[in-house]
Amino acid sequence: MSASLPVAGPSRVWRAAGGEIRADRRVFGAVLLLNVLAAGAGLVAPWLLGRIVDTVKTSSGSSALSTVDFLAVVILGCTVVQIVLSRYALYLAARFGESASARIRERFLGRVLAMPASTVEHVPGGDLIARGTTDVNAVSGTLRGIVPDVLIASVQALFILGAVLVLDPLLGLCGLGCVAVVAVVLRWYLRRARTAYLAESAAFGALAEVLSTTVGGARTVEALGLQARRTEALEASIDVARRTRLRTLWLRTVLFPTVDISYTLPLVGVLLIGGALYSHGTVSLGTVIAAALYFRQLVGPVDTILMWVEQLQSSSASYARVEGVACAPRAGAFTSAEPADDRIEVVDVRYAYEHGSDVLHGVDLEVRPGERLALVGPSGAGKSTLGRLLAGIDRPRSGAVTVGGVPVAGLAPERLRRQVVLVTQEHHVFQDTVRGNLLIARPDATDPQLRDALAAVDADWVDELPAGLDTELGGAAHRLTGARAQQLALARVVLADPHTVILDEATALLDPTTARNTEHALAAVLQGRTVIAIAHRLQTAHDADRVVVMDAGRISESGTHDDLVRNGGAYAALWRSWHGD
Ligand SMILES: Nc1ncnc2c1ncn2[C@@H]1O[C@H](COP(=O)(O)OP(=O)(O)OP(=O)(O)O)[C@@H](O)[C@H]1O
Repeated sequence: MSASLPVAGPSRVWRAAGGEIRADRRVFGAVLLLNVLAAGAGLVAPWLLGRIVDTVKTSSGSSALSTVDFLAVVILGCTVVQIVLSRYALYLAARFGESASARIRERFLGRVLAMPASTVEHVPGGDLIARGTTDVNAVSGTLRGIVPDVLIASVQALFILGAVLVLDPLLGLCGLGCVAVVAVVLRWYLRRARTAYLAESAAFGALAEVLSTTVGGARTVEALGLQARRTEALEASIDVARRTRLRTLWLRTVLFPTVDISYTLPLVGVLLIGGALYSHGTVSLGTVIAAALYFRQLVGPVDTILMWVEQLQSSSASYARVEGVACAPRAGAFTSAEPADDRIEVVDVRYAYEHGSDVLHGVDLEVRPGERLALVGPSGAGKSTLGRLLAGIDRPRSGAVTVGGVPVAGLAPERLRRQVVLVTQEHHVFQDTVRGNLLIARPDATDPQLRDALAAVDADWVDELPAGLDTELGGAAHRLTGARAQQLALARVVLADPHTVILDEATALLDPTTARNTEHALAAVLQGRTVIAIAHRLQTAHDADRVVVMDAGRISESGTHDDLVRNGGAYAALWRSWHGD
């Protein structure tokens, strides 16, 4: 069952954004100050242009000419100052944005890594990937751009309105009228936008999920002839995504044209009212011209603010999804206690997968150091679940799984892998060198130790690779066959050197030749360790020191192979049917 990741509420998103500003408050403060100064310098030109008009209109001769020259030089000087201040403001704002993006990315990764494996496995991969890529990019882009653009624009808009009000209060009211219209439309828009953008992000996350599962399972889809069904699912997802996108587009089609109209209104107002006032001699022509120029200037900042408000809606929905990861359950705290010995104990363990009922119902088991134990039972009996609990990947809902008296799941990863390691047939090759792939298991291992580990699992082929241990693996680089990937995984087990290895389907689905080669390597790895094997072939159970039979989340039988066959219970029946008796 797949559970969806939470989405953070608006207050959490605001707190997170505030945290970003606090984290870099000096740079942010400098950006603010530079913007205020730049906006102040930008106000001088229209005002002085008005003065030039008045000077030309009221006086003549050489004194008027020299005044005009002087004012023109001041306008030029203020424009240069504005350009220089804006440039530095832009540079600092970009620096602020980049640092904030880096922090958001790191925090996102840290939070995902802090989630319990069981949670990560249960959330839709497409959603997690969309949050870690598209959503983080949207937030980063906004933080990078919003600080310079919105700050500059807001300060400019405020200063321009202030300047017109000072110039002439009546003309200033025309500007306030424009702001009032924009504010009403914005309010209407904002009330609807968050839900619409959240729905759009979720729909595109779901689309990514359907796409990735279809591509990931392409062979299964082909083999089972599921193309039509997958196409249907894809079309349904595309349809939902299209509808949610149309909704946000519609909101924008209302917002922007209304705003466009509201730009022309104050200009018309200034020309009409200003004209009337001028003809009554209440204001000078220069004042009307300066006010008209200011209102022309207002279009730019208001446009920028609106563009960002619109962008802010979609990126705050993205931010809510990125921050939502913080609301997901976290792995519990790690213990500093040291296991007293290598004994593994399972006491009255119950376990339920997320949103499900118990699949283990009070399991008790003790594994002696050095013992070879086989877990058998029908499909769905709970063997793999118990294996994951024994390996410390999941925590029991109640009861305890301990090694040397310490809860296995409470051990930090670097300590856990020296105790217990789970080997499955899912062998991930990381996009890294052979050395990098091996050092994951033991970061301080030397090259000779890495070579010994490879030799222990018969991975001599590493020496034949173009750059030996430095050969890049994974992705588009050198591709390993399944058997080699498995050897690499086993070499990691040798390096981690745990006292207990849990095998779950380690070789069950490999082809016979590969399985034979791998089993040879596996035998070398298991030498001298406690082994708990989830046995799919009864031969493994036959060779084990003890067989534990599971059925419907409980241990139904336990003993040596011979004892269990003699007892004539479930295991004996399995054994007989396996032999065709
Ligand atoms: N990831 C999961 N989410 C929810 N339920 C699960 C999950 N994995 C297993 N289960 C359920 O838990 C129960 C035990 O499954 P488990 O895989 O542990 O059994 P198993 O004995 O290992 O079976 P198999 O031999 O088929 O692997 C089953 O009912 C299964 O449907």
